[in-house]
Amino acid sequence: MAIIEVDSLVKRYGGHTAVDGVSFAVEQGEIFGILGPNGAGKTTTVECVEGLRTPDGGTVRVCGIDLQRDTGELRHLLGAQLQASELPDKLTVGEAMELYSSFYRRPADWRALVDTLGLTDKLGTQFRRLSGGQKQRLSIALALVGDPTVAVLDELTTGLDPQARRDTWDLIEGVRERGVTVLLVTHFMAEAERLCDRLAVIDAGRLVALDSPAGLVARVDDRQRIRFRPSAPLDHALLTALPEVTSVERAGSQLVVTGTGNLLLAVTTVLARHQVVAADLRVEQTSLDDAFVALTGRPIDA
Ligand SMILES: Nc1ncnc2c1ncn2[C@@H]1O[C@H](COP(=O)(O)OP(=O)(O)OP(=O)(O)O)[C@@H](O)[C@H]1O
Repeated sequence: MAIIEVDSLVKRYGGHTAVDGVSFAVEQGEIFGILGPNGAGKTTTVECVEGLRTPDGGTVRVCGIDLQRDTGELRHLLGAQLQASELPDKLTVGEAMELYSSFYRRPADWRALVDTLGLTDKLGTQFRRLSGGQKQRLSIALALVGDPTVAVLDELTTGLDPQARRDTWDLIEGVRERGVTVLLVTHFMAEAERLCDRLAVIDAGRLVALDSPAGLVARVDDRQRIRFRPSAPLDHALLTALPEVTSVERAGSQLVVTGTGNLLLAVTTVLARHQVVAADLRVEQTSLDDAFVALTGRPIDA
C-alpha cells in the first residue's frame, strides 16, 4: 500500500518552477530517497509532502489524506526532521523531548527513544553543548517523538564526520525496523546506496529516474571503465578508434578508458600490438555516481 502518493507535483517561486511535474509513490516500510544536486527541488518536494508548502499543481496524499484538504491530521502521522534544525541554545535534551512530545496526541515513550539514540547521559545537557552528531541524533529523536507513520529526514548526515554518518545510517535502519516509512532527502551517493530501497532522482525540478540503487546502476551497466598506467606514451586515437571505446581520459599518469562490450580485450590487444604494458590495470564497476552522470549528464556535486 502506498503511504505517500505524489502526483504531477508543481511548485513555483515567482517565475521559477522549482518542482515541475514530479510523481512518485512510497510504499509502507520503505526507505525512499530523493536524490539530486543542490537546488534540484528536493526540499521543496518534501515540504509539500509535509504540508508546509501549498503545491501550485498536482496532488499529495499521505496515508490517503489529501493535503490540499486536511493538514491537521497530518501532524499526527508525520515526523519531520527539518534542514538545519536548531533549538534554543539553553534548552536541554530532556526539556526538548518533553516539550515536543507534548505536541502529540499519542507520543512515543521519549525516554526509550533517547535511550535508543544513545542520548540518555545527555538528558541534562543544553543544546549548545552537544556535538554535531549528538544534535543530529536529537533532531532524529524529535522527528520520531510523535510516534509517526512516516518520518521525513532532510539532509540527515550533512556536516557529520564519517563515523557519525555511519552510526546515523544504522539508526535509520533501526527506525525502519520499528515499522516507520522513511522519506529521505540526500545528495550523498553512499547514503542513498546504503539506505534506500528506492530512489527518485530529481534534477532541475524534474524526476529523471525512479528505481532501486541497483536498478539505476543496471541501466548504465553496459558501461565499463579500465584504468591503467601505460609503460610508454600512447596515441589516444588508437583507442578511440575502437568501436568498444567511448572515451579516453588522462588522470595524472593514468589513462581511463570507458566503453562497452569486450572493452578489456579490445584495449589490451591494441596495447600489446604497440608494445605498451598496462601497469596497475583495474577494471572498475559502474557505481551509483556513474548512473547519476548518465541520467543527468553531470556529477551530483558539479
Ligand atoms: N522560498 C523560496 N523562494 C524562492 N526560491 C526558492 C525558495 N526555496 C527554494 N527556492 C529555489 O527553488 C529551487 C529548489 O530549491 P530546493 O531547496 O527545493 O532544492 P534542493 O534540491 O533541496 O536543494 P539543496 O540540496 O541545496 O537544499 C532552487 O533554485 C532554490 O533557489
